[in-house]
Amino acid sequence: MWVLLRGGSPFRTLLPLRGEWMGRRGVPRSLVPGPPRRRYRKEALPALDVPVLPVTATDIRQYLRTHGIPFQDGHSCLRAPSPFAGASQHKDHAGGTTSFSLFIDKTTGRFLCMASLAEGSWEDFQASVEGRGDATKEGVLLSKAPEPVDSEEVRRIWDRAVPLWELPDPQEAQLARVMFGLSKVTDDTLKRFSVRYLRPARSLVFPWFSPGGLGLRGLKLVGAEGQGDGVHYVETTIPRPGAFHNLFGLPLINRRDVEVVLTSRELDSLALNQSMGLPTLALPRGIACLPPALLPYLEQFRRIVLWLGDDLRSWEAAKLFARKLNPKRCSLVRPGDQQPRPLEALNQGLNLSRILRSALPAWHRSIVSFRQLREEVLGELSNVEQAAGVRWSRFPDLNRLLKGHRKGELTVFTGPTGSGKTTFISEYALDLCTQGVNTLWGSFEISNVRLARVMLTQFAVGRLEEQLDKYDEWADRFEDLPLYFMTFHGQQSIRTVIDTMQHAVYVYDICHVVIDNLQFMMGHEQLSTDRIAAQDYIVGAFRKFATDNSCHVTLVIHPRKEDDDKELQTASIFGSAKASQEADNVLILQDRRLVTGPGKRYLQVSKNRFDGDVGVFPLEFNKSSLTFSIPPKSKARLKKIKDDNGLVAKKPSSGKKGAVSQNSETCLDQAPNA
Ligand SMILES: Nc1ncnc2c1ncn2[C@@H]1O[C@H](COP(=O)(O)OP(=O)(O)OP(=O)(O)O)[C@@H](O)[C@H]1O
Repeated sequence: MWVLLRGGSPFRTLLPLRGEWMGRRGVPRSLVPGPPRRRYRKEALPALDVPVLPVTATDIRQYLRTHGIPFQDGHSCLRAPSPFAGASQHKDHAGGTTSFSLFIDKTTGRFLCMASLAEGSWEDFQASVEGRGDATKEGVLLSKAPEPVDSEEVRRIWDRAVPLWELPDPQEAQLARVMFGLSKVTDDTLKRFSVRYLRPARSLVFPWFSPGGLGLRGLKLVGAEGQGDGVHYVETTIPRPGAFHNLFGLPLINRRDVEVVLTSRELDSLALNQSMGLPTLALPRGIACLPPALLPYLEQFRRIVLWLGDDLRSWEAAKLFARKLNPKRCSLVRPGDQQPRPLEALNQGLNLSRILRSALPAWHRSIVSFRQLREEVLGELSNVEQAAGVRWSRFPDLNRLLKGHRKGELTVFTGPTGSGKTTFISEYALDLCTQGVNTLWGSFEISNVRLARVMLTQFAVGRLEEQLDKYDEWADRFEDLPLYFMTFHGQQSIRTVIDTMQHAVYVYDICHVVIDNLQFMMGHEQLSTDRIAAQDYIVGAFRKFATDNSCHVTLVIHPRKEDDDKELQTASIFGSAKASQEADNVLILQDRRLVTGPGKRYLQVSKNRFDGDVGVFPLEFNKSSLTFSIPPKSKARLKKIKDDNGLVAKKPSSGKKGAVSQNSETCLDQAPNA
């Protein structure tokens, strides 16, 4: 897990919350070096800086021109001669020589020297060009990439793994091939990609070689578990996922290759390469993200086909990645019955070359006709569940009303002061994050340490104070979540916040931003008209951000001051009606006691642009786990109400049966899914 730090340094730096711990799930203990098992690593991960002043491609070009540095304009990077490469080092990853070995990311200004592997921020580069301070030295120092602390472990696992065809027991080899769907993948292909098999872990081992073949930087182990009729793959990487930047297949790429197919799994790359003979690369973390650190390695390709998988999430990821890669050179394979992922296509005997030829250009003009949209509409209609977004695992009632959490939407959340808004929204976001929704938190009111503590308690569903011996275990798992925090505290300008969000979307493929709460961006305007205008502007900015970046924004807004004994409604959100108009969803945490009995709160969905279903459901607060999710066995009542004017009556229905809505259309008694 990473935290955006802001301190005296000229950079806001993204750093791990508490060093980096080695998680070893999936790898047998016997393969983990003896105690101490866990080590604290300070510099193992690349330092990713967020410049205080965002840089644009125009700024970078201007700077290079002013300093007489020649450059070539690439797809996502600018290429220039590297001050960090000695003349003898001018070799690219494919072993060819090149004099323009410095790649500068057009969006962030971060650089990577392919010859020496030096990397740094745009400020580092400027300082080095201007010969300021230690910067040149710093760049050179960075180039001497530290030997990874795990190298011993990586080597040890690699040495114990064997090629599949060398397994002494043919039955075992056969079983492994079946489990991984490799029946049609030849030994030659496995050999070419240096894939091995680790018998004790029953896992395939995919190596990560340093560019230029200078040794082993890491490994990915993929284990297969039977799940019903299908197989579920479990991945373990060394180093851990955040630092695992292997583009699998890179050593096989020739520097003259101009086309490549990107896949989300190593196994798919094997299948594609074998049947098409095409250059293919597998992304290190599948559809979860495309780290910008990989972009320089993809610069040489004039055409990139993304064939990531067979579901809507893969399709959405492909569209997002294409933006980063420059959509003009990208084509996307659309998931469909006759277009499964490459390994399945090979196993089903489908024509892979036909599927590749049907890839659609990612580039959209501003005006499209229905002809261009019809396939996309069909995709949504035939995958209704997936089109509804990621479903909560802890809040079945939210699924019932909102259907899911979708990209690009704006959710406004309000509730009385101290009613538990932060606590609820923390669990709501955590739930999605545990399902792979990359999440960025902007907690302006409470410190990140406190927020992380609440979240960790919710994650463990219990008080960790009383079981400190389990702390590391939970913290290790928590740390692997795709969860990031901004370190802003107190008042912040909306520009700075949006810039940081933009950066996080680019670098970490964030798809959910939580802002708690909007009032911290409103400045100190005294007049209420100024305040309302300021809020409208801010809501508009978040709305635009959500749409432009296909990123969900959940915005906490305080309510206006109202009578304590009145229920809140959409109109109770502070400010003008802009917030509720712009929002796709409006959620209200009601803390009126709708039912006799202490501690009852209700969540009201009072706007739902996706399909219009609105309603309320009870939330039971559990003080020890700080959770609101309903324990699986208890019964909940869900009411559908007609519209937002229909306020929930305070009159309790008989006893435990729950609340009744004055305007209620339907009143369902239902048990939530466990
Ligand atoms: N339903 C509940 N019953 C009792 N205590 C609760 C409940 N929900 C939250 N709390 C506790 O109340 C405190 C305040 O909760 P929280 O910070 O989430 O409220 P909030 O609505 O975000 O507050 P604010 O209006 O100041 O932003 C926390 O200590 C939390 O554990």
